[in-house]
Formats: sequence, structure tokens, C-alpha cells
Amino acid sequence: MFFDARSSPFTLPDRPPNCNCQRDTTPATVLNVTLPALPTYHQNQKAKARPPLANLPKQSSMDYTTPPTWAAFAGLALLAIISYVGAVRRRRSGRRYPPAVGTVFHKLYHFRRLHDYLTDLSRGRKTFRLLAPGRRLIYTCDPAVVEHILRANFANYGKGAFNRDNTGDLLGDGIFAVDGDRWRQQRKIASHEFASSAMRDFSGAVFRTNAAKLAAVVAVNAASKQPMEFQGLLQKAAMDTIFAVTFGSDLDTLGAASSGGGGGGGDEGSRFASAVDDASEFTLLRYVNPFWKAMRLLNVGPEAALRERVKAVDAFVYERIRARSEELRAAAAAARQGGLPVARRDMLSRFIEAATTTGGDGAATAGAGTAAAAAAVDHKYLRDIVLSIVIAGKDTSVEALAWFFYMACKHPRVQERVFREAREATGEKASSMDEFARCLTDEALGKMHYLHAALTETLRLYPALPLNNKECFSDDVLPGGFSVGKGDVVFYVPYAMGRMEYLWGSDAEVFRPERWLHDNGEFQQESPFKFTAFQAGPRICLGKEFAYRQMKVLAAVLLRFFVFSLRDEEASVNYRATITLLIEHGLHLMATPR
Ligand code: HEM
Repeated sequence: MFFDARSSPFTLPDRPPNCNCQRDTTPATVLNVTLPALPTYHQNQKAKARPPLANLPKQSSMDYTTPPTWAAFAGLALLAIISYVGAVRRRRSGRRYPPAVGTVFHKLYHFRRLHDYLTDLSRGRKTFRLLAPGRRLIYTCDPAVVEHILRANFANYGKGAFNRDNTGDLLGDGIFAVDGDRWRQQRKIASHEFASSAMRDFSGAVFRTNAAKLAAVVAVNAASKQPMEFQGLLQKAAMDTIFAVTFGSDLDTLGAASSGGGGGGGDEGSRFASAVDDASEFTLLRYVNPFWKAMRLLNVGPEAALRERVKAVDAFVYERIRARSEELRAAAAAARQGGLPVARRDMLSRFIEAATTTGGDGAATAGAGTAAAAAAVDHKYLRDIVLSIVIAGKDTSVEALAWFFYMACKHPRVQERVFREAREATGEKASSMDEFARCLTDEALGKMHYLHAALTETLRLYPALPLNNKECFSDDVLPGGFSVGKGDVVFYVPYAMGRMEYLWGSDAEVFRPERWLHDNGEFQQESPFKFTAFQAGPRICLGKEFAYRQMKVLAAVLLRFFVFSLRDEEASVNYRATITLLIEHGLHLMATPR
């Protein structure tokens, strides 16, 4: 049986129902370091009632009010020791580090509302530190610092050993986890693929097919007037899409959903997807659990569960690689006998070819050397590369879309505007869902500025990767004068950045797509160092355009034919603390045909 994160020693017990216990809010001050006060019930209620926030769901500390006393004591003790040692060292070196406002144990305490915890801390100061044994953890919402680490001094910041250690079991040597030549090689091959017109055409067709399939599933729910778990459906659509693009085969999890669930690829795909979700959650836990290495050694708790999930993920991916390698080998042998040359357009085949025919320099020639490639490619390396792309494509755009539909239900005017825009952009010719999806060419999508703005506004408030970091490779000074040492980790916090009044003005926490539109109605970009949902600089998201096209096709088809509403307007919607920003317990919607 899989380990249940919610009963792990690192998950805080929920507050008992009817408990109205209050907490001491006096900030603990140790050696000039001020700990954030934990909010009382009344403070939480007040915070909930604040006008701008009424617009947004917010994680409540009340869900986690039973403090693990060991974590609090450990935090205070660590704070005292590190602060003392740090103060002595600083006096000697003359360096200035960002103010310390808590410890890694506070992060652990707030794990299930981690992003809101960091947001609260960021309101007071753009750059700060959380104390941890061994290295400094620096957090920033300052665009100047973000630009420094992501672009200006790119060579000095990377994934580093810290991230490699934490993510290695899941991501291996995939593009997300590596630096230097291994990164450059994968980046070159993958950007070549993403930019190619063959991939654009292929992915566009896959988006349209799957959007029409999803709309058909929604139509069934709408006809029966039954609520549906919409995030799950989006996940199936995204899984089918990224599978088709990466592996060139159709998992048809959506088909299984429309035919009542059971069946072949659908079940297998769902099991794979949930193993990846769990593995991602346990991987994130390593960032806040100082004992994870010991637990891995002993194979206990979340580490035992992570190992089990990674095994399930590996079995699934290796089977695809093996099957494709065999297929390419057979096709190449047939081509030698005078058959047609192989012309697979999926990423796996392209990586198999590129990894051998070019020595990895990215300029692969389709079909050439396929048999040798299939035989010689390192399956572990391929697993790492393609799993990274699947993880990137499976979760991110789905989660952005789920939050977008949540916002669209909270703001019905958004649905109306997208409906009108979609009809205008396609010339209002189509009548069926299939036909309409086919009209969503890249040219039509390019005209949909309002939808682009509404999706971007969603990502500002609900960035699919809410927290990101880089390791510092040699001592440095950040813009503003704070020092960073070799081995320190600098986190930038897209979730918090999207909510800062000092970046977006007094309506920072209000969902307002219009902030992205020029007076003439056209979409206007922001600095990627301020709107950091896709990262920035040389490692900016490779799938950004891919993601926007996919999200726009799905949103346009669904909003053209249905009006969506929440099953329960009053229910709060929160995120689950994984590497991405999954909606916990799903998104339950009703759809009405237009
Ligand atoms: C709304 C959707 C998406 C968001 C918000 C997003 C965001 C990001 C972010 C923040 C990174 C940097 C990660 C890091 O270095 O730690 C990244 C990298 C990347 N993304 Fe996306 N992504 C999205 C969709 C996609 C899709 C659909 C794909 C592929 C199909 C993709 C492929 C990649 C790849 C390959 C990288 C690694 C780039 C590198 O390290 O050079 N992304 N993305």
C-alpha cells in the first residue's frame, strides 16, 4: 500500500472541529532575530475579511494550528545557535546578509500552507533568510535580485548539488535537474524540437483533438446535470496530450473517462499520473525535512513511499522506451529492405535519434542511423529526459487551467468575454465542437488577446511552479548589497511576487485580466523578472508557447459551448503542497450548455 502523506510524521494534524484555542502571538526574539508571530483565530478571520483578499481563496493557518512542539523548540534552538555563530562570523568578515525571519523548522511547520507563509514574510521585506543547518536559504521577491541570479550572473547560479540531491531520485539527469554541458545539450535538442514547424503542427492537431474529446465528456456531465471533478478531467486531457507529443501514442485516458472509467490505457495512465504526483509531493518534502537522508537510508516514512512511487514511474517509462526502441529498430530494418523511411515526430524518437546520430549536438536528422540509435541509447538518460518533459507538460498547464476555470467561475464576466472573443476570432462559422476546435488555428489563437491576458493573470496569482531556487556557485553580492556565499541557495517566489503590492499596486491580490491589456486591447508583456511564472533568462521555460497554445485551445472550446459554475460557491479551494500548485481535493464544477 502506498504511504499516506497526510498521516506522515511531517504532516501536521488538522485542528479538531470546534476547537477555539488561541495561540500566544508574542513574537519570539532571539539574538535580534524576530520570529513571525503565529496568527490568532481573530487575525485569520480579519485577514479573510480584507476586501482585496475576498477575491482570492487563501490558505488558512487555522487548518494547521496544532503546533509540533519539537519543531518549535528545534527551530528556536537552531535559531539561537546559528544566529550566534553567524553574528560572530559576520563581525569578522564585514559582510551583510539578508535579515533572518525564521528557520527551516517554521517552513516545516507551515508546510501545507507553505506559499502563503512565504507570502506573509515577503510583505515586510523583499529579501530575507530562513535559518537552516549547513547553508543559508535566501528568499526574494525583488525583481533586481531575480534578474541577477537568472540572467546577469547566470553562470554563478544553477541547480547545484542542493537541488540535484533533493530531486535526483525523481528527475535524475533530466533538463530540470542539471547544469553545464548536460543542460546545454538537452536544451539545444529540445528547443530545436519545440521550435520546429513539424512539432507545432503535430502538437496543434493533438491539442484540438483532445479539446474536442474533453468537451464531449463535459457535454455528458452537462446533459445529466451532474457535477464533475474538472481538474481530474483536465489532467486526463493534458496527460493524453503530452503523451502523444512525447511518446507518439494515444493513452486515451479521456476516452476511458467518457466510457465510464475502466479500460486499458486510461487506468494505466491514471496510475502513472498519480505515482508522479505523489513522487513530486515527497520530493518537495525533502526541501523542508532536514532528516530525509537518514530516512532514505532507513527506507522509512516519506522516503520509503518516494522509492515505491519512483519504481512505478520508472516501470511505466522504461516500457515505453523499450517499445519505441524496438519499433525504430524494426522500421529501420524494413527501410533497409526498401520500405518507407521512418518519420516519427514524437520527442522520444527525436531524442533517440539526436542522442546518437549527432553525438548530442542537437542537429538530428530524422530517420538517419535509427537502428544504431535504438540499440545504443542509454535508457536511463532517455528516461530522465522524457520524464522531465512529461512532468513539465503534464502538470503545469493543467494546474494553470484549473485555477483559470476557478477564477472564471468566481468572475462570470470573464467567461462571457472569452466566449465572444472565441467566436469572433474563428469567424463564428463552426457549429459542432469538433468543427470549432479545428478552426482554432495558430492565427485564430493569436487574435485572442483577452484570453491570453486572463490566463496570464491566473498565472500571476497561481503560478504553476510557485517556488523556485538557484544554488550560488561562488561568493557574490546581490543588487542591494546583501552577500551570498558559495553553496547558499537563493529562492525566488513567484506565488508571493504575484501578490506583492510593491510590485503590482494596491489591487495586487485582485484578479483583473485587464491589467495585461494595452488601451488598444492587445496583450502587453511584463518584465519576466517581475512576472516569474515561466522563469526568465537562458533557462526560461521551453514550453511557454506550447503551454499557451494548449491552454487557449482547451479554454476556447469549453467556454464557447458551456457556462461553468462551482458546485459549491462557499467551499474553499486550496492548493496541495507539491512541486506544482495542484488544487487539493480537485475542482468540482457544474457545466451548462450555451
Ligand atoms: C503554464 C504552464 C507552464 C509553466 C508555468 C512553466 C514554468 C516553467 C518554469 C518556472 C521553469 C523553470 C524550472 C526550473 O528551472 O526550475 C520551466 C522550465 C521548463 N519547462 Fe515549463 N512551464 C509550463 C509548461 C511547460 C510545458 C507544457 C512544457 C513542455 C511540454 C514545459 C517544458 C519546460 C522545460 C523543458 C523546462 C526546462 C528549461 C531549462 O531548464 O532549460 N513547460 N517551466
